[in-house]
Amino acid sequence: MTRISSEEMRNLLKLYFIMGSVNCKIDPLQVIREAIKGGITLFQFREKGNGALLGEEKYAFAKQVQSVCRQHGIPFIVNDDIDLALSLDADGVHIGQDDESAEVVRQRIGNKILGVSAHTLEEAKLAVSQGADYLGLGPVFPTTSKEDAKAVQGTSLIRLLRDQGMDIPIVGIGGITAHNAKSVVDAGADGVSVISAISLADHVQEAARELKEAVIGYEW
Ligand SMILES: Cc1ncc(COP(=O)(O)OP(=O)(O)O)c(N)n1
Ligand SMILES: Cc1ncsc1CCOP(=O)(O)O
Ligand SMILES: [Mg+2]
Repeated sequence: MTRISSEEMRNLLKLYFIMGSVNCKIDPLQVIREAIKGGITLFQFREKGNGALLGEEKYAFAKQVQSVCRQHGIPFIVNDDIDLALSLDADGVHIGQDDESAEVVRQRIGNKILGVSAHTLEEAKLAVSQGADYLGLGPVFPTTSKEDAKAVQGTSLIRLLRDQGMDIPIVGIGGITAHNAKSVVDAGADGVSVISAISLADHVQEAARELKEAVIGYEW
């Protein structure tokens, strides 16, 4: 397996759905199936927060979600837990500034996809130099899905990185909906990542489709 190309990474980032069992009000497996029908392009397993599954239960749930993703050709990324990603042979991992360093994680995962969160130009540059395949930048808008989220930054960091000539694949995150997604792509992101706009939607498939249209409706 070789490292993912930037072009392929950009396509996968168009509509990146992140979810764990605590983010859903109905059966999470039903949510993911509906989200796939609605057109998500990448999935991140993020089993985190109050009431999140642990140990064997977390592993068993992750395996079920991965199986749904595999059936539909949606790459499966694991948040934070590198051991879990390796034991499941996931397609990649996403780490933040408080997780294991990108340099160490790149060594551990070989050519699997590596996503890194960044909140400043310096963090972004370091992540790229340490082998990130894409950057997650945010929170772009206020979010209720992450208790320890950093300050809302709007689209300023996305614009700054592009103005500086950085062409790494970028996804925006935090409070993104079908109404504001276009502004994130307009700023220079390749796509949007969302939790609640899909996981808590009354009509999951429709919500995903609306987000997808907001993102791909925009062509340079
Ligand atoms: C695509 C994407 N971008 C950013 C994050 C946030 O990662 P992190 O800062 O490590 O916070 P947690 O998600 O681990 O709470 C993400 N998960 N995905
Ligand atoms: C994981 C994460 N990292 C920054 S904001 C956020 C939560 C995004 O969730 P939502 O799309 O519901 O605002
Ligand atoms: Mg993390």
